[in-house]
Amino acid sequence: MNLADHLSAEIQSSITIEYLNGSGQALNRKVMRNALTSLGRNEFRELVLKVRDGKLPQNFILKQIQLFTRFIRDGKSSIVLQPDNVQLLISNCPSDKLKHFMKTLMIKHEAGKNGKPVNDRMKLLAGLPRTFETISPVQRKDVEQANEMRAKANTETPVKRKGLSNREPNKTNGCPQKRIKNLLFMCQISELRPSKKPTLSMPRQLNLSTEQSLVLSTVLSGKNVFFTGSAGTGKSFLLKRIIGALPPKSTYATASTGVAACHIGGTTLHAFAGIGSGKASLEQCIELANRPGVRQHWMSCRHLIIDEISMVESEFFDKLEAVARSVRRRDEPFGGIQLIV
Ligand SMILES: Nc1ncnc2c1ncn2[C@@H]1O[C@H](COP(=O)(O)OP(=O)(O)OP(=O)(O)O)[C@@H](O)[C@H]1O
Repeated sequence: MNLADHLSAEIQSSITIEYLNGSGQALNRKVMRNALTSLGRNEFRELVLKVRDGKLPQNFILKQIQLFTRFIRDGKSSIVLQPDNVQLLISNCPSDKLKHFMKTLMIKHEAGKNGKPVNDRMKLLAGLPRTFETISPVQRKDVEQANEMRAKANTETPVKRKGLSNREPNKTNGCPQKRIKNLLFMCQISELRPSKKPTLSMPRQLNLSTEQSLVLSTVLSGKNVFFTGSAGTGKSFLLKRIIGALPPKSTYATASTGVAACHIGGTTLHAFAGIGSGKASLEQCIELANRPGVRQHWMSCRHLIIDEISMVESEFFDKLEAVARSVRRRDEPFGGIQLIV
């Protein structure tokens, strides 16, 4: 994969498609472990999500949508398609890609709200052949349009104060001051105020230097990578972009020390490896690495990041390599795990 495709309107992830009933319970569920989801437009210029996993693609027209992005940093988000009662649960997506994708979706959807809706009758009468065109990158005018639509909605659709309408005022204990306060409180909850959606900005670009881009594209090509540089040359910055570009379930970000591990939001190399100090014999280390819980790390790991590799003892590193090959039953270096150090 080259870097131009890295932040695009397409994501590779696991997807669960849930078909909901009127009360939001899932009636039917379809799980795709490795799905490709693209954002595009159909022959009527409607916004469409195309989901495919090697079989027949499924298209979802985005009319009224709700986006849930609380766990976007963990590579998870969900999209609820309201009139159709369908929910798409996205997981195991590289977090930077997912952030870019969801932001593009949000801006394009919001910006397209002033377009005329096409009903089924108009579609039938038009008799156009089915098409799907991948969405163009977000432009400044899309963001402006989206913000205009948001501002309009903010002033036009007042909603009741969130969560306050059902609350009972506190008991007053007969204190006149408290009674006045409660009266004010009740007046406030009966007021209407406009819902406030935050202003949108352009999706974040990679903004890497030439050397940083080269390292990231080499990582994405699947090769083992060692990168270094003097203080302040952007190693930590690049490492965060690398972590954000890899699928979370199969990527382990580790460092030789706890402090360095915290810095990149990962664990220590020792905690990942589960072989203690590594001073035991190879057989014992392999036995330790085969314990439930530890073995699962080794089996699911496809990309191992080790920050501050210079602090890792060579003996321990060699042990890890041998353990990886044995536990994963693969004779390639590190049992086929891609190393980024
Ligand atoms: N591509 C970039 N775009 C914007 N800012 C960058 C970029 N690369 C690095 N920086 C900034 O440069 C500064 C130094 O970067 P960073 O801390 O990653 O360097 P480092 O090589 O890890 O340094 P050290 O070895 O001292 O830990 C940081 O403020 C970082 O945000």
